[in-house]
Amino acid sequence: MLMLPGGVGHAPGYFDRISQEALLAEIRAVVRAAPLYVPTMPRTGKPMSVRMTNCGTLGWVTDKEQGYRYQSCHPVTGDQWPSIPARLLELWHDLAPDAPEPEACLINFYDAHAKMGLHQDRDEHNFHAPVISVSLGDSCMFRIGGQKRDDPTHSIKLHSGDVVVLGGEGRLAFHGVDRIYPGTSTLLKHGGRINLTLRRVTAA
Ligand SMILES: O=C(O)CCC(=O)C(=O)O
Ligand SMILES: [Fe+2]
Repeated sequence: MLMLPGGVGHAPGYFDRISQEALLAEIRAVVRAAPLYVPTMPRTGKPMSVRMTNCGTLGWVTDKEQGYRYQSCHPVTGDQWPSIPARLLELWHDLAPDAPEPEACLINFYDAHAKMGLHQDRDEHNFHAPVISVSLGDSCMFRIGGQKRDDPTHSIKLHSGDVVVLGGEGRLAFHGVDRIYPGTSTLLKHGGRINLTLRRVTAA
């Protein structure tokens, strides 16, 4: 694990190609049961550029009326979220052996033009457990700052199979995705990037 300034961990190539393909098949099964939908911003209702779904007992959702929150069912289908694939629970146990089990796995799909503005992950009631995220498919430019919005940021490229850990002093680091690099991976047949973000939501 490489430690970036601000206490954010980066494990390049954590998942090899064979594991990425197996994980992708598991995520496709999740998406069949819980389709990707377009989340909207609190108050303004502006659509985000990523499409989202979740697996786990809780999923992160946002819409104009109720804003950012976790809930146990899909906002469009009303069904419970599918369970988190074992391969991702193993990742969590490997990198966060002392943390309670993850409850949420947010699935973000980025097309060639999607991005995610600088933000903190702070809708959880538990900041002791890390946030662990996996990149699949096209590479992206990932920006990481400090605990304050104005802190200096630096950028790293994330590639398919990479894992990022926001834990310890890096748990509340500002972060975002500035751009996708289309055509940089052959994992997804039609291109794009999938990000999987595992989180503990409730206090342990
Ligand atoms: O796509 C990424 O690498 C980051 C996603 C993210 O920050 C989030 O979903 O909160
Ligand atoms: Fe985030």
